[in-house]
Amino acid sequence: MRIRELRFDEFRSYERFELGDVGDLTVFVGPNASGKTNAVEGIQLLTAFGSFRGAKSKELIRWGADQAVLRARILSDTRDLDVRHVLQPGHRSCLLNGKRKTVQDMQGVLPSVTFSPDDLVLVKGAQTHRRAALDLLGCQLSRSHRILKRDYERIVRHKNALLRDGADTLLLMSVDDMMAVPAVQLYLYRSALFRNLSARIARAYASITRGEERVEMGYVPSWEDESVKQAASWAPMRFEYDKAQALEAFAQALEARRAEEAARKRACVGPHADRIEFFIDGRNAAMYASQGQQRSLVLAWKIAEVGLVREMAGVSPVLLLDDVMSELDASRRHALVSLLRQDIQTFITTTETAFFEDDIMERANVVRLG
Ligand SMILES: Nc1ncnc2c1ncn2[C@@H]1O[C@H](COP(=O)(O)OP(=O)(O)OP(=O)(O)O)[C@@H](O)[C@H]1O
Repeated sequence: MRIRELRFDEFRSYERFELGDVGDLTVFVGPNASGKTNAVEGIQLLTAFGSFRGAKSKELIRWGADQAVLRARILSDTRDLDVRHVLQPGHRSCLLNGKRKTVQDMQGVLPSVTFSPDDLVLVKGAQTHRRAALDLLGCQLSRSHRILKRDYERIVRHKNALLRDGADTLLLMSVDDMMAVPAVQLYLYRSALFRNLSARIARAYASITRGEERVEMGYVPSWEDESVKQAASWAPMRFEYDKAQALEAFAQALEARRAEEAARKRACVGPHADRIEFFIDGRNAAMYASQGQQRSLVLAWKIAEVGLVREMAGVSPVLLLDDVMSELDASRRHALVSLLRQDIQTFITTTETAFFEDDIMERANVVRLG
């Protein structure tokens, strides 16, 4: 599947942006603030149906306009799809060949993997970024993941509102009962996805560092005791729960932390509080990784995502690279460029084309912005 046409109306800095005859490799070139990142974000909103900047609809609409409309024509040997994403303040809607669809329906149509300099937060930033990145991947790969995430988040919001209002324990316990199954299922989906992804990340990392460094990872459920979670941030640990064991551990942790949740006025147990830890040569990357190691790890994560989408969805994801070439040294750039040589539709932004090897530029459509 390939994007063949793009059109944005009243999106970010674009009153209108149109691109036809889109090929396998498009390079957006322009000075700072010329709309390069906006273009990549628009394509991500038409594929992953999320924004890597975490932007709300209101921020995506051009200043002074009422709504933004993003469109893509996506072609494969057998399908001709007209995808539309309409953004209004506080609301978004989607159309596929003129028929109204939910975001959950659209997320798996044509997955994408985005890599931007901000992705360094995946290693050193708050846990929320790692969970969000894993969920965005999971949502593009599985409708169940999308629905579980949506349902689970609704219940957590409801529970947090009750905790803020000081609701009584019986009411909170009934919400906990509703929460248990989606919480455990989301955990099981996430941890299985992470197991798959982490094997690929380890291989990609070893290849980027030519086998000189080793990366290990752990997915730590929120229901573990504080002492176990501490230990899991100092050394890689593996947790294996089946559904029944996970339900029991979840219920026990809720019981044990009920007073803490009431005092903090928010839900503390559940997949929204699970942790993902990375270790380079046995040391926690969030605490000890150098800038270069962080970049290698994020690059390995992205390479792993591409491979996993190919394996699980059976399609090549669209690859969106926002201004990353200038951040990478020669060996990491080489690892990335080897992806570009594969059969994968790619959009890249850059302020200058000097970072790209000649054979890459020869087959690129260069779009000058600004
Ligand atoms: N909702 C909006 N309406 C109008 N303009 C916007 C909106 N959101 C962002 N912009 C503007 O879009 C411009 C281009 O931003 P963008 O991030 O795409 O630049 P860029 O080409 O990637 O720049 P850089 O090379 O510095 O990263 C910015 O000047 C920003 O102020």
